[in-house]
Amino acid sequence: MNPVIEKIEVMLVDVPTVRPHKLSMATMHHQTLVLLRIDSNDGVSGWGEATTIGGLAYGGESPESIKINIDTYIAPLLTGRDASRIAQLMALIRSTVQDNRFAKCAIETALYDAQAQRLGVPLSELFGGRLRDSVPVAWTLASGDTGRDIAEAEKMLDLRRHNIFKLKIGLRSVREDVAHVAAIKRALGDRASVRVDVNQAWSETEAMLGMALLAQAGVDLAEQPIAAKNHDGMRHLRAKSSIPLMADEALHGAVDAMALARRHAVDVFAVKITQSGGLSGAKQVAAIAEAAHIDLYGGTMLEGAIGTIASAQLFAGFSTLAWGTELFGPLLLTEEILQTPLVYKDFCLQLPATPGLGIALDQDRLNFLRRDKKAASVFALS
Ligand SMILES: O=C(O)C[C@H]1C=CC(=O)O1
Ligand SMILES: [Mn+2]
Repeated sequence: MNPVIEKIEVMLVDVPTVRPHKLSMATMHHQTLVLLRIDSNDGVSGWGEATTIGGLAYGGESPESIKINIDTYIAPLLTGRDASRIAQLMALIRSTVQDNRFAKCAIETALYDAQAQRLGVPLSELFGGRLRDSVPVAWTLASGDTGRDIAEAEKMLDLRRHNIFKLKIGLRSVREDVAHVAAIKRALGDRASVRVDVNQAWSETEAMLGMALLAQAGVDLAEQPIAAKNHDGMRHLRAKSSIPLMADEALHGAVDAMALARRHAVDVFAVKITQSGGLSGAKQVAAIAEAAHIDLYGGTMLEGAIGTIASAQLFAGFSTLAWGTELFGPLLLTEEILQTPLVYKDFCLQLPATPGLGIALDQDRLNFLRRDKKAASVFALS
């Protein structure tokens, strides 16, 4: 008997961050995890995640819009259908739902998680298998304070948790930002790789100056310095820069990947399963990168454990992962939602060998943290 989808539930879970996380478009004091569970009549449940950053500041889908769009348009399409026919289900969604990449990612991840559990294999095996059982993980320094960032980096090096640091810049002037970055690089020296993410904050001329100064400061790579849609600008910058240029916000799936590759606009792709519309979309992006001799980096939308380990299951099979990953999302959060936390050691995230995503949610904790349950308990008390 084929498994039939009975229920699709989306929950919003607000979790404070361990410190303010300052990006050029938003300062995060908490993260809203968008978690999704699909239950089928064979008793198997699959989990997916559609978490984004800063409400609507980063992308066109907010946590609330993701939930309402899944509840209203996607869940009714899938309920009552065969949960094991994933390609058919995703094609059905694509035929009636435009865009909504994060929502599609959560659905596809949950379907694959459940199917991998049924087959008794890790999720990675449904995407061609693993080349590695752990992935290197960068940490983002984004406190906004140079001294605090250096102390944080030193602590991460001591713990052997991270030796790759991505610095968030773009809020101050180019020269002020580069002075901040250069001080951190001087303090860490060859013990760490230092990179920057400008999150589109620079104009082309600012970026021209910024890239040159960053190269002098010993920075290894610059991520999305200018507007995502400015592919020609990225091509110009790349041609002039002595450090590699990485696309992030510019990359929403295979069509963007192809356009960037055709133009020789960037050196590296930050592949994100959410922005790619799911694991399959992210795999297509990686294939285009490989064919075009573009390096790969495993990106994050600062997801919690579900999106993080789903990404790792896919990235573990990428033929090369030259710039490692930034799958540190759960470490930025003050609450644990797993029965057993993900394992970070020796500068890497370890992949579980158990079926599906290989994680077990702490249901009590999750029920306590859910926004709707919180609202209900506050209401009951008043
Ligand atoms: O890359 C981004 O733009 C988003 C995210 C990833 C790490 C981080 O600190 O922010
Ligand atoms: Mn980025």
